Amino acid sequence: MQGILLVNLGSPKSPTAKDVKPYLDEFLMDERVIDVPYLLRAFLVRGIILNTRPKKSAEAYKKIWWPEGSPLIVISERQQKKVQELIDIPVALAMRYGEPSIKTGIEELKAKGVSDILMIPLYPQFAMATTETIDVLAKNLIKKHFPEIKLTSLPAFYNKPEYIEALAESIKSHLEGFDYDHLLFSYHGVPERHIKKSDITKSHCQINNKCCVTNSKAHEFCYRHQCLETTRQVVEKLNIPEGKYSSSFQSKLGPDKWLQPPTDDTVNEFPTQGIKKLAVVTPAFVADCIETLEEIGLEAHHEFINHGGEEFRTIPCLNDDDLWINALVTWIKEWKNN
Ligand SMILES: C=CC1=C(C)c2cc3[nH]c(cc4nc(cc5[nH]c(cc1n2)c(C)c5CCC(=O)O)C(CCC(=O)O)=C4C)c(C)c3C=C
Ligand SMILES: [Fe+2]
Ligand SMILES: [Fe+2]
Repeated sequence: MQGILLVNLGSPKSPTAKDVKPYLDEFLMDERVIDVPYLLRAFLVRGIILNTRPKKSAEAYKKIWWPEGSPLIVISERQQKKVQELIDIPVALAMRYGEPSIKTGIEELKAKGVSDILMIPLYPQFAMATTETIDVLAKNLIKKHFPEIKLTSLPAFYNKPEYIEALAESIKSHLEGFDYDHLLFSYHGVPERHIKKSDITKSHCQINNKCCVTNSKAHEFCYRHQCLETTRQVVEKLNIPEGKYSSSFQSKLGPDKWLQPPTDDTVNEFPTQGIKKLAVVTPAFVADCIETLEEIGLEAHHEFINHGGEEFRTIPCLNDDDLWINALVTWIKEWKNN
């Protein structure tokens, strides 16, 4: 029997430093997230970051936590439930870090008689720190514990018409009645080194204005290209003119050079450029989470107003929007019928 495994990132069990610490340890000790040799990674994560970050992150999580739990988990559960209502094969949910784990998700499907799984990493754009780490872990688990199960992973869907349509429609409806000066597409950042490491040609990616818009097979795994392409296709669909939108990258951690420009500086500089009414959309996330609700919805909003901005509107993630759920169902049916 066929079955579906939806996979997102995961959240701490509660918004307390005690629960944030093991979550961050598992997350940041992943060699595809902090991609340095093990001993250096252990020193950076366990010797430095985990001394202060859990308390700071817990405070941020507390501000956005829902009575039912972490927004990321609660929304992912709603997505799983809605997809399940529209599909006649089992649909399970898993998280790359924390619970429910990918192993638990596969076990759940196996217990229902599934031997052929379509795994959907819930990230529109490919990145080593997201899609790839899910693919690698799931493949290893299958090899070790479930050799009888066939696993297929859905590639990044940053340019699939159904995703672009759902995103464009959501932006349109949330901008209704808002006479905005600028629409910012804020994507989660990654160190520039990750982009170079994922370049399968080892010669294409220069991280400049040319490489990401010049045709190349490197784009299949280029996070920067895929982000810029999502923006391009959405603004084309919505007829948003050049100059009225831009893309930026948020959430920098550590001293490395991350993708440019950073969302925080970009937002803070807007008012001096005459941009007083700002809308922000976060297309690297399909479920609202700490990065969208706190970093953009609270922090960036506050800073924009402090720097002279007048109105700030955060566009929610696709969450359990019907068009987005239908997009997932369309891709599942395509796989099912092949
Ligand atoms: C080196 C650090 C990090 C990289 C690289 C990174 C890439 C990356 N992350 C997401 C999606 C999410 N990240 C989230 C939280 C989060 N991310 C990092 C660090 C890196 N992410 C940290 C330390 C945290 C925890 C929060 C904090 O302390 O600031 C989340 C939200 C989780 C939640 O519980 O709400 C998501 C989702 C992407 C898409 C990405 C690369 C493309
Ligand atoms: Fe992250
Ligand atoms: Fe590129």
